[in-house]
Amino acid sequence: MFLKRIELQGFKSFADKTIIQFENDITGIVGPNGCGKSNVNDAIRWVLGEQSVKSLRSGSSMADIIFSGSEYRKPVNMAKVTLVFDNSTKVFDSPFEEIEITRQLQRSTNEASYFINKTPCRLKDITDLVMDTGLGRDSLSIITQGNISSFADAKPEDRRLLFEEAAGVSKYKKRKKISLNKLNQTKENLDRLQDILDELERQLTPLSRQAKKAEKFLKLREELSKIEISVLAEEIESLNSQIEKLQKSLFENKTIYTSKEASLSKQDLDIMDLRKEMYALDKQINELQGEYTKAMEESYQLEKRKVELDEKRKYAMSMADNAKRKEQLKTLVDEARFEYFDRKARFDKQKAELELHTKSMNDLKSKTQRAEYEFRQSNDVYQQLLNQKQILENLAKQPFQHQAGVRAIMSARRSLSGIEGVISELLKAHNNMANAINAALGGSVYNIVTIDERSAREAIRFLKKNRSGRATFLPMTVCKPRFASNNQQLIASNCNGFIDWACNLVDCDEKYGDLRDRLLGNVLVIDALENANEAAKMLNYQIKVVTLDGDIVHTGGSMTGGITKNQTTPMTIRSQIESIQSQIDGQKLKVDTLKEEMRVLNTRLDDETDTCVHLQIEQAKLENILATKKQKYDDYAAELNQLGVELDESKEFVEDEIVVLMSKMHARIDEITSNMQSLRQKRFNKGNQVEEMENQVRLTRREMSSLQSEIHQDELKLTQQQTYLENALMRLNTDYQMTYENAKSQKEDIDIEQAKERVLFLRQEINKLGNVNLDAPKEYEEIKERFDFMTSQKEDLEKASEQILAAIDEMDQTMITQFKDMFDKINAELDGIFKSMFGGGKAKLSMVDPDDILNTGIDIDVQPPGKLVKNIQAFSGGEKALIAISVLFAILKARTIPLCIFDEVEAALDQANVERFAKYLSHYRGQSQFIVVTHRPGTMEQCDTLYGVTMQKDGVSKLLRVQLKDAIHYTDKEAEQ
Ligand SMILES: Nc1ncnc2c1ncn2[C@@H]1O[C@H](COP(=O)(O)OP(=O)(O)OP(=O)(O)O)[C@@H](O)[C@H]1O
Repeated sequence: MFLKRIELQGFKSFADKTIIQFENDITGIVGPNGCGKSNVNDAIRWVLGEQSVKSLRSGSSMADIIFSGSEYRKPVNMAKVTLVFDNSTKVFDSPFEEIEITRQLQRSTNEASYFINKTPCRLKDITDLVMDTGLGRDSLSIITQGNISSFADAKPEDRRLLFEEAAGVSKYKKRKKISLNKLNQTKENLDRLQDILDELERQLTPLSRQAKKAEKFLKLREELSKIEISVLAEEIESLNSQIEKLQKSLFENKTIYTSKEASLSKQDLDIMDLRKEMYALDKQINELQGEYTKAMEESYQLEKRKVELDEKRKYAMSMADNAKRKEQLKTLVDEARFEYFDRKARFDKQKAELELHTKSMNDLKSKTQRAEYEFRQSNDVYQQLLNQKQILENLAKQPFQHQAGVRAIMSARRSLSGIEGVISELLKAHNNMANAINAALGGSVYNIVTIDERSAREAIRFLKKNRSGRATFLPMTVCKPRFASNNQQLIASNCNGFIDWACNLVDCDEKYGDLRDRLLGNVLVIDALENANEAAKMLNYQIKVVTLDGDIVHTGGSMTGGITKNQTTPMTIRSQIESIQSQIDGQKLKVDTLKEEMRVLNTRLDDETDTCVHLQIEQAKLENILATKKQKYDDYAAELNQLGVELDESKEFVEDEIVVLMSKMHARIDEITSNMQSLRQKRFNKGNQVEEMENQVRLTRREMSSLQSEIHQDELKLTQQQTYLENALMRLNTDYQMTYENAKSQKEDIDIEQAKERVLFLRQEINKLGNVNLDAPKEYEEIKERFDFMTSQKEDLEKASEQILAAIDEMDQTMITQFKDMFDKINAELDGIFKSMFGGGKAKLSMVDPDDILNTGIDIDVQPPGKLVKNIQAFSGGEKALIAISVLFAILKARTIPLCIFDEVEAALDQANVERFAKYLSHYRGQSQFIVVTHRPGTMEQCDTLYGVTMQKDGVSKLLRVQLKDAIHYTDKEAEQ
C-alpha cells in the first residue's frame, strides 16, 4: 500500500496514541457523527502541510488541534501525527523505499517541528516532497463532501485549480510565482539601483569639479609651502632685526626724553631762581628809589639854601666896594660856571640814558603789540573751537534724532530687559578711525544689542504696542565672530595703504568681542580709495574695504562714497568731540603761553615806560635848572665883564661849601641813579634770561612732545612688528609644524622679493578657489567606484531579469502543454464515466478562454439522460454531486493518484447512485489507494477493510477494525437514532 500507516497522538479527539494500518486498496472509516472520523482526514492534511486553521476546522490558533481535554480527560500538551508511505514506486522523489513524514506541535511554546524519516526538516521540505505527487493540501487526494457539493457551483476559474493539480503544473506555477517574485524583486532592485545610480551621478558631477578644485588647491599649496617656508624664515629674520632696531631706538628716545625731562625741571628751577633774583633786584631798586628821593630832597634843600645865600651875597655885593665886588663876582662866576657845567654834564648823561630807555621801550612796545596780535589770533581760534565743540555736544545730546525706534527703545531701556545699548555707543573707534569704522558698520551702527533673542522680541513687541517705529536688534547669543581667511589676511597685509582690519581699530568691553568681530572681523581698512580699489581687486572682491575718509568698496566691487560720507552718527560725533577737545587743549596751552608772554612783556614795558617818564621829568626839571644856571652864569659873567674883569674859565673847582655839598649831593644822586640803572639793567637782563629760558622750556617741551609721539609711533610699530612676528611664527607652526630654527635651516637660497610675489600670487590663486573640500578626490574615487560597481550590478540584474523572463516563458509553455494534454485526457474520459454514473446522457468540459490556457476557467456541459437542462446550476444537489464525482473519476482515470481520501463525498447520493459510485471505485483497484469516510452501506460494501471510530464519554476517539455487518449495524443504529 502506498500509505502504509497513520500514527496519531494528541491530535484533536485522538488523545491517545492511535495507529491505523492500511493493507488494502479501499479502506473505509465508519462511525457515528462526531466520533472523530474526519479528524483522520484532517490529520493527514495537517502532516502534508496544511497551514489554515479554518481548513482544519479548528479554533483560532493552530494549538487548538491539540487534544483539549474533556470532562473526564485532561488536555494534552502535544499533538503528533506520522504518515508512513511506501516509496518503492518512487512516487516521492527520494531514494528511500519508505518515507515517514511527521508533524508535531507543542502547546506551551506553540512550536511546530517537522521530520522526514525522523530527521528534522522545514515545512517547505515536506511541501516540496509532496508537490505534484497528487498529494498535498489542495490536492485531489483529499476530497470532502464540501468539495463535491461546491464543484458544480464553483466559478470556472476556481474549478480550474483541480485540473491544474491533475495536470501537475503546480510546481511550475509555484516556480513561476517564485520567478515572478524574483523578477519583481529584480525590477525593484533595478529601480532601487537606478535611483542610487541617479543619486550617485548627481553627486559625481559636482564632486568631480570639487575634486579637480581640491587637486589644484593641493598643487598650489605644495608649491606655496616650499616657497613660503623660506619667505617666512626671511621675514622672521627681518622682523627680528627691525624689532631690535625699534627697541634700540625706543630705548635711546626714552633716555633722551628722560634727560630732557630732567633738564626741564632744572630749567624750571633756574627760572624760579631767576624770578627770585628779579624780586631781590626789585627790592634793591625800591630801596635805591627811597634813597634817591631822600637825596633829591636834600639836594632841593641845598638849592634853597644856595638861593638864599646867593641873595645874601648879592645884597652884600651891592653894598661892597668895586674891588670887593670884583672879587666876590669872580667867585660867583666860578660857582655859577661850575654849577652850570655840573648840571649840563648831568643833563647830557640823563639824555643819553633816556634815549636808551626810549629805544628799549619802543622795542618792547612792538614786541607787546606782536604778542597781543598773536594772542588775539590764537584766542579767536580757541573760541571757534569751543563753539564747534558746543555744537557737537548739543548734537551728541540727541544721538538718535532720525531713528525713532532706536530713540524709543533707548528711552525705555530701564523698563525693558536685556538691552545692552546701540552699536555706535558700545564700539569706540580709535583716533581718526571713526569715519572708516562708521562706513564699515554701515546700517549696523544703529543696531541695538540685546543679551538674547527673547529680549529682542520683547523690545519689538514694545515698539509695535507703542507704535514707536522700527529698530534692528542684534542678540548677543547669535553673534559668532567672522574673520577673513589666513590667505586674505596675508594678501591684505601686503596691500598698499593697509591700515588694519576694522575689528582691530575699535575698543569695547570684552563681552562685546564676538559682536565686534562679527561686524568688523572681515572689513579691511585702507588709507585711500585708489589703494582700496587695488586691495579689493587683489582680494577677488570677496572682502569689504573702507577708507579713512569713509569711502567703501563693497564685496563684489560696487563703491560708495561722496559728500554724505561724513555721516554724523554718535560714533563720529564722539570722535569729532575728542579730536576737537585735543585741539582745544593744544590751543589753550598756546593761548595761555601767549598770555603769559604778553603779561611779562607788559610788565617790562610798564617798567620801561615808568623809567622813561621818570627820566623825562628829570630831564625837564634839569633843563629848567640848566637854563637858570646858565642864565645865572651869563648874568654874573656879563656883570664881571662890565666891571672890566676878564673871564677866567680855567678854574675847575669852587670853595663854597654849599656848592660843594650840592655837587656831592648831585654826585650821590647820580650814583644812586646809576646804581638803579645798573640794577634795572640787571633786572632787565634777568627778564630777558627768563624769557629766553622760557622759550627754551617751550622748545624742550615741543621736542619732548615730538619725542613722545615718536616713542608712541615706535611702540605702535613695535607692537605691529611683534604681532607680525607672532603671526609668522604661528603660521610656521600651524601650517608647516616647524620652529623658526627648522625653517632657517631649510631656507633655500632664493630671491626673496620674487618669492614673496609668488607667495602672494599663490595665496591669491588659493583664495580664488574659495571653499575647498579636501576630501573631494577621495569621496569622488569612492563614489565613482560605487557608481561603477552599481552599474555592473545593474547590468547583471538586467541579464538576470532577461533570464528569468526566458525561464518564465519556458514554464508557461510547459504549463500550457501539460494543462492542455491533461484537459484533453480528462475530457476524453469524462463522457464515458458520466454515462456510467447517470446511465446515459453526455458530458463535456470546455475552456472559457481557449486562447489563454494559462488562466482560462473550466466549464462543464452535461446532459443527463432524458434531460434537456444544460445549465449546471439548475441540477439537484445529488445530480451536482454525481457530476462532480464523474469529473473526479475522469481525473483519476487521466492521471494516477496514489492515494485518495474521500470524506463522505457520496453523502448527497441516493442509494442507487451510491452503489454506482461504490462500484466504480473498484475500477481503480491496483491503481490508487482509497480511504473512504462514509456512512453509506453501499460504499462500505465495496471496502476491503473497515475501521470503526468510537467516542466514549471521555471525548477520546478510539479505533477498531470492524466487520461489514457491524459497520452496517452502526449505520442502521445511526439511522434509527
Ligand atoms: N482539539 C480537540 N480536542 C478534543 N476533541 C476534539 C478536538 N477537536 C475536535 N474534537 C472532537 O472531534 C469530534 C468531531 O470529529 P469529526 O468531525 O471527525 O466527527 P465525524 O465522525 O466526522 O462526524 P460526522 O459523521 O458528523 O461528520 C467532536 O466530538 C469534537 O469535539
